[in-house]
Amino acid sequence: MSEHPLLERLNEHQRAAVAADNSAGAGSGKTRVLVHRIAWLMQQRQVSPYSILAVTFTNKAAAEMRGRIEQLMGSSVRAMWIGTFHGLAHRLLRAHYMDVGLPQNFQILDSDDQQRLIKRLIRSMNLDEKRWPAKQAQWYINGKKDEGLRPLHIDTYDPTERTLKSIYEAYQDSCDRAGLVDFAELLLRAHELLRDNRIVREHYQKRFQHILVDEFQDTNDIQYAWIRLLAGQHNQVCIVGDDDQSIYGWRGARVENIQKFLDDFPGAQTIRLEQNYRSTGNILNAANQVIANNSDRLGKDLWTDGGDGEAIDIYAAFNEQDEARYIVGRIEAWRDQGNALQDCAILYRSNAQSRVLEEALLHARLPYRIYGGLRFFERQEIKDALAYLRLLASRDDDAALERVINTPTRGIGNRTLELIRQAARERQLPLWQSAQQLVNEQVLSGRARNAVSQFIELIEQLASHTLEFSLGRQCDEVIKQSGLLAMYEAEKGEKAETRVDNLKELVTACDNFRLDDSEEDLSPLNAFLAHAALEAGDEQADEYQDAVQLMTLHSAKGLEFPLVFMAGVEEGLFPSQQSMDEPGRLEEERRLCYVGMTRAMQQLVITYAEQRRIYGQDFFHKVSRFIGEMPPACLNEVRIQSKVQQPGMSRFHSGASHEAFVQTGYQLGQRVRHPKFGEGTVLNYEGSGPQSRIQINFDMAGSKWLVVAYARLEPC
Ligand SMILES: Nc1ncnc2c1ncn2[C@@H]1O[C@H](COP(=O)(O)OP(=O)(O)OP(=O)(O)O)[C@@H](O)[C@H]1O
Ligand SMILES: [Mg+2]
Repeated sequence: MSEHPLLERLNEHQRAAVAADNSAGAGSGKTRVLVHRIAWLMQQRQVSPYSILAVTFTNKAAAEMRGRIEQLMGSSVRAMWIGTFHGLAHRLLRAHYMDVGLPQNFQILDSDDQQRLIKRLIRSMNLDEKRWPAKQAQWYINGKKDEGLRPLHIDTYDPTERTLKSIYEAYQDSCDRAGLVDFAELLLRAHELLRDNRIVREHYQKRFQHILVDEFQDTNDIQYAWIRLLAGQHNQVCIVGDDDQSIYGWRGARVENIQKFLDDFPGAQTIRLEQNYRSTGNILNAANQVIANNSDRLGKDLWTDGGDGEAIDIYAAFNEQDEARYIVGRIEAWRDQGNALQDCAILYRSNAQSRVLEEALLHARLPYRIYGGLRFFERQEIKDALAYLRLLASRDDDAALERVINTPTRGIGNRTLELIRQAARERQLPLWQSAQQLVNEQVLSGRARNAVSQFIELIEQLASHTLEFSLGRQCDEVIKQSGLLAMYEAEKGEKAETRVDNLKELVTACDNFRLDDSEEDLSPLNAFLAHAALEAGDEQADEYQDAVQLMTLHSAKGLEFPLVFMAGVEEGLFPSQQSMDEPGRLEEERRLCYVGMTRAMQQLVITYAEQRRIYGQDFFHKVSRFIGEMPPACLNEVRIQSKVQQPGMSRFHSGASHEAFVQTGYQLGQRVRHPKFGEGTVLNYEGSGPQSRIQINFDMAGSKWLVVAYARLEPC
């Protein structure tokens, strides 16, 4: 077998895995095995791409996988289904919308819209919003859907759960009326389709003779059930996964699915891959040591036959500004050595951390791209524009209508809206139709009636007028005619400017949008809307521009970069505050740390800040226990060039900040305001008394040394 060219660049375990099924460590070539197995099936076993279904964790991974296979095969593999569980479910539902009772132009409800909708329902049910927060109900509903449960399956006497169940019921009715499908519903409905419709099930079982799933440790119940249904009795299923990288337990993923798979598919053969081809010895050793603190592992140790490489750099920052400044400095140095920006990634625990990093990158004029989180398509102004487009695609989309009926304000107040909602509930109609009826029946007062009928006219007119337009022109027309653009243009400040830019960017995104092969059944508008909901932001920046990659640790799964920064590695942030009291969750955080570390190929840089401002509040965090779990021999504590630095002493533990205060009246890390340069952060000092100088990193003006006596600084 080893002569075969497809198998040449694999080790012996990987070769066995290509030809058989598997579980293995980070960077041991699992994804590579899947790709080679697909190519091998087609070349050696003459399997048609039409008979192959490959499931990846992100859209980015799916696109990469398709590219790699096409490269290996030297031809296009259009007929193959490759995608995420959600993407594939969407495709199934589109193909069988009638079988599942959905309108042809059903729309996807993202998690933010879902929460808004639930909130409105809670209000309309006259429940106390404090007692019944929308977020909790959303959590409950999605959790039930992930377990495959509809309200009718929930039998409970617990009064709390009974209320949640009734919210679930009202929510589902309202989605069904409006032709809306949330993320969990995509999976559940596709599962019900396969389970309950024998003809459809048998069709796909016959078709997908080979099913391959990457990142299997993060599948949830419904996804597992899907695979079982599609596998039927005869199809071959090949899964790869790593129990140490299971990081979606909080969203219902079950690492036990790996074991369950072995029980449910008795012929399955397990192959373990422990040789790592990605990272240096230092990075691997440190990652192995960290994960060794978890109990309940299948247990493995990764090794490499490459060298130890550089030590892991640890930088202790005064605060988040200093942290961002340090990271940007390192990236500039990296670029100046002739490296590509896209080869370095900044990973963080929570999306809220990205803003400061983004500002520092902007200031240094380093292009960057954000994956996942704070995504382009999730921004307020973009969602407003998308809601108009959604209404053009489907008038029954209640969530879209609620969002824009009075944005920009057009005199449709809450009272009017409540009347429309009430009529919709009583008559079991979507809001749009209920609004139309109220206008016709002359129920609304004169002013309200005018306003509502003008809104209806606006949408109808936009729809007919832009029917023949290209998507880009349609979008341009929508943001102008709806008044959205003018509304944001009239707002003041930098934020408003960004919003206007974003709206224009949306027009560009529409212009550049091309239908995928698998989407020929959709109109360009519907395809674009689905793309916006499912792929949110994956392609926000210019694909071809060399840019630093920013993402949460969660979205970094499966990826690799020569230079990786992990920012904010502090107790309370990573591990997160909520996870610290629960051993199970703490272990999941530790796996997340393991995932983050094993993304790095050559150099890993870990940073933490002594003081951090989050949502306007200052926190003083200790260094994360995860850093303490790494072997000191693999670490290098970076020290800034500072006169206060005592040789051999770590900056923080030397009391430098306090010392600075005694000498200059300012603490390191303190925020100050200067009459000309604006606000900034004290980074360093030299000398003492009035003659002393301090270094301040100004938010706008950059870093400067000033003499304390003349600087006219004010604390802020
Ligand atoms: N036999 C091999 N020879 C050379 N390079 C390899 C080999 N196997 C894997 N690699 C390389 O090692 C890196 C990691 O491989 P891959 O991404 O497939 O690992 P993985 O197990 O899927 O990792 P993760 O758990 O992070 O998803 C890739 O750059 C891949 O090309
Ligand atoms: Mg992988």
